[in-house]
Amino acid sequence: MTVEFVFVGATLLAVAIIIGWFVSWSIHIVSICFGLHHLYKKLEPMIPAEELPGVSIIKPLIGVDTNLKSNLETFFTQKYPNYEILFSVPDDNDPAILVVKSLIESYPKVDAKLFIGLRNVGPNGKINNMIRAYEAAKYDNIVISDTGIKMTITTLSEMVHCLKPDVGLVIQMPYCATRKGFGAIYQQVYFGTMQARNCLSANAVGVNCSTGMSSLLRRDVLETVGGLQAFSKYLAEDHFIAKAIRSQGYKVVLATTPALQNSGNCSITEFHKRLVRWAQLRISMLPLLIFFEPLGECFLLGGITSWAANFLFDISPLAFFLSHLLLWFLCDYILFRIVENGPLPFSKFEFLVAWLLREMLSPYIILLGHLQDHVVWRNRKYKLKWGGEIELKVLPNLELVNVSM
Ligand SMILES: CCCCCCCC/C=C\CCCCCCCC(=O)N[C@@H](CO)[C@H](O)/C=C/CCCCCCCCCCCCC
Ligand SMILES: O=c1ccn([C@@H]2O[C@H](COP(=O)(O)OP(=O)(O)O[C@H]3OC[C@@H](O)[C@H](O)[C@H]3O)[C@@H](O)[C@H]2O)c(=O)[nH]1
Repeated sequence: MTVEFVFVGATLLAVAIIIGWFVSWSIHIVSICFGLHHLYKKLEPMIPAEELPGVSIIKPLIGVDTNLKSNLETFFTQKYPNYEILFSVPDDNDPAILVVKSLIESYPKVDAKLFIGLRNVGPNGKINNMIRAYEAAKYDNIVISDTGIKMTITTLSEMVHCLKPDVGLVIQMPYCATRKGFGAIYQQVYFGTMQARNCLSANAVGVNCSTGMSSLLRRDVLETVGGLQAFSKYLAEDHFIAKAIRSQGYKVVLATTPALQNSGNCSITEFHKRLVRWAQLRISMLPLLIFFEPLGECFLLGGITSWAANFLFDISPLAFFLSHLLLWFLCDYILFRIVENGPLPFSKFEFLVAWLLREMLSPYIILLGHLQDHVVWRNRKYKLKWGGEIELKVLPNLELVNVSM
């Protein structure tokens, strides 16, 4: 009786694993098809210049890196008739001030302003940094663009092109500009494979997978859900803004070009800290992912499905696992080429090493996300609660001086 019970249980488990395995492959296929169809597609008809709406670009900055100046410069050279750039820094000691001031001097014809000092509207440091610029924005279309983002001259017009009347938020899928060093390759492979797969497939089927690195939103829609400051109680304000905009009946769509992260800091250690922070956010906001996210990882899924295929169909586990690995690698390689819109910008060997490293380390990153009881983001430390709300644990000294209500 007990043996029969164990056998039925194991059979059901194996069947569930095989179904999960097919779901994972459908995510690969959907992301490749959607990526091919959507990314870099020619936008027609182009909106005539005189009809393009005004846009306020908010750039929340903290500190400098070696690429900051050249990245920010790309915002001054947009092929777009009607926009302003609103930079903000948390305090008057921030080294980014010098960089911004020198660019404003070099481009006197571009409408650009700098806001120094936070306004404390809640725990989220990014929102506190942006809020004054947001309130001063003169246009109703707002781009929020993180410090390390670089634009091509047409990025702004491409994003605006996607802002149809039924769209409340346009997000650029996170990707990277090509930079030197293995750390840069590792990041580029992460964003061009695992992140792109989930982001593209989620957007293809209407699942909220929004990141706030580079996004364009309608201020009137955001105001109906409380404005920017309403999201300061969350750390993942990007996810909750997208959710609120969708709840108003507006679409959230992907821009046709990805966001080019081009920070001068390509350290793998720093990148891992960021991935752990993101994993913590996902765990707290979407607890179902505690179970599903590891199952979407190549090695773990390959391992358990090899057992299931052996149990159900007597297939050699080693042959199954190696075939699974090879197919997964090929799908990721194809997807990477689609996201990159061209050949690999580094050697195939480097791609393979970076891919293997990422795949092998991802369970460890997820585990770290489970083990840490607080979140560190820039110079702030937070306690993250179930549901995604945060409590500030450590406020940097500088802010105590500069906080104004
Ligand atoms: C049985 C196998 C099922 C496999 C399911 C795979 C589930 C994959 C789960 C998670 C991976 C998401 C990785 C996306 C990276 C998000 C980066 C991030 O954390 N960003 C935060 C900071 O900017 C942001 O606040 C968080 C956003 C939440 C993202 C939620 C993602 C859900 C994606 C689900 C994709 C499934 C698509 C299904 C399509 C058929
Ligand atoms: O305390 C802070 C933290 C961050 N920021 C700004 O916020 C932007 C994003 O910061 P980082 O580059 O450190 O972080 P990430 O790339 O991880 O951010 C991403 O994930 C977390 C989300 O909440 C962000 O919206 C998203 O952009 C930068 O422009 C940074 O200058 C602040 O202004 N204050």
